[in-house]
Amino acid sequence: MSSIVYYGPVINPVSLVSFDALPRCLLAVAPTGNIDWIVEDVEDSMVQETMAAHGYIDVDVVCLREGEFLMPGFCDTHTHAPQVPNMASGQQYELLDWLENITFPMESRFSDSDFARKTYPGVVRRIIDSGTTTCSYFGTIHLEATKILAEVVNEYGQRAFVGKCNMDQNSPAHYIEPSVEQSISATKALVSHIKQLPAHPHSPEPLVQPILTPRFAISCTSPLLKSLGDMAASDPNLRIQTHVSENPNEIKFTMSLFPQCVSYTSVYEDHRLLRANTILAHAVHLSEDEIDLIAERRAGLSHCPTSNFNLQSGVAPIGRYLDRGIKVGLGTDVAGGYSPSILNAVQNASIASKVIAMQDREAASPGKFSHKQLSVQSLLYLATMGGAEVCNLEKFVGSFKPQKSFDALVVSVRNDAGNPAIWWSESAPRNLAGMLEQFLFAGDNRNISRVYVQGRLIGGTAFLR
Ligand SMILES: O=c1[nH]c(=O)c2nc[nH]c2[nH]1
Ligand SMILES: [Zn+2]
Repeated sequence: MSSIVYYGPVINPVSLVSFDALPRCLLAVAPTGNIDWIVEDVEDSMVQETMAAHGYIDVDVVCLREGEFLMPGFCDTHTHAPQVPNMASGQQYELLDWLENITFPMESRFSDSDFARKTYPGVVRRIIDSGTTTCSYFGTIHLEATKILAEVVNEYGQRAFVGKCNMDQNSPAHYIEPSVEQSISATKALVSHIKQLPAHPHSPEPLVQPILTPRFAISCTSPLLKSLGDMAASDPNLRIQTHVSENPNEIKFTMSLFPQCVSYTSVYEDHRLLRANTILAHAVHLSEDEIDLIAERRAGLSHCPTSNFNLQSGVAPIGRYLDRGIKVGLGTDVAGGYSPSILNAVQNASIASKVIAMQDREAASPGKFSHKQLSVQSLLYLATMGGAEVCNLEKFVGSFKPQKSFDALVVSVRNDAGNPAIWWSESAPRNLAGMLEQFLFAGDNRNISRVYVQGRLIGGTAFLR
């Protein structure tokens, strides 16, 4: 790859309360795929001179068109690749019945590696084209199928964590692991397999990494969780993902299975699975003590509002968590959620926060996130940098900064993108912040023309396939 320079409007998240909107930005990407330098306000006539001042002579410039802007790629901190074929079915159920009637039957089909080989390429393609540059994937219990998932993700060039579910109890006979030993040895085999996949030569961490994936406390015996805790202790960089406190009946059942633990969250704590690189999905009904524990351990939360509405799980009080300084990202949680796009998660995160705000209009206070709607600034942050923090990748991705990886989207809100929900008027164009708001609230894949990971074009409407 050679160096390349992008010229045009750039959106860059800064914090939960601000982003930079830079209408005439020059952003240079080195052959490594890392951002080399950024100059924020460059007139047309100064482009060549500015490049020359950085030693960039005869380097290609990609000029964005009217109605286009560059922004960091999305981070989906929680999704289930094998559930993509189930999207939009079974929404009449709550969690435990939905797992039994809809989800486990589909996941069990991945015992057939040919089915995995046929299904996963289309799954990963859709998620990339939705603008997700970093994704944390749950696979199934099957070693071979999950190896295939990791291989597809690596071949397509997405940044990702891929985990094989651990499940040795409370699962149907056709979809359960026979023993702790078998579950652990398959998990170790997957970790080794992923670690020896062909590596991107310049990515600061391998593009695809393994992640421990005890499905949830209900589906894991204490000895299995203990063995996973041992694995985690022997590799501090190994990420962990699971579900927590999603649904009232799930919580009740969990506490009956682990009476020695004081809370759902403490089941993971007591098995040494709660730490700074643990991703906890949902966290809808946490007690104060659980919030304290998660804050203390610096674990991250994946907010999955579409799934939480769809399965009637509840409304997660994200503002409270943000006020406690807990890391929060967004998750699509397909197929509890019915869309593979983080844009859909953004929209439902906004609605979820408005539901909470409407419940007690007097409770909001200045400088706090609790009891308020999430702003566009906060939503953008959760979808990008917040997710990067949850994945412990914030030094490398989530925003634009020299030396960070160029994981980015070219967004188009032009009429020729073909999205009927976005009205673009050339005679009265919106400012850049307005374009971002249009994209976040009404955008879809048609508005994502290019998807880059580590500088490489891997998807979007302009990607030739
Ligand atoms: O939303 C969810 N999706 C799942 O697949 C799952 N498994 C356990 N708990 C879960 N929650
Ligand atoms: Zn899930």
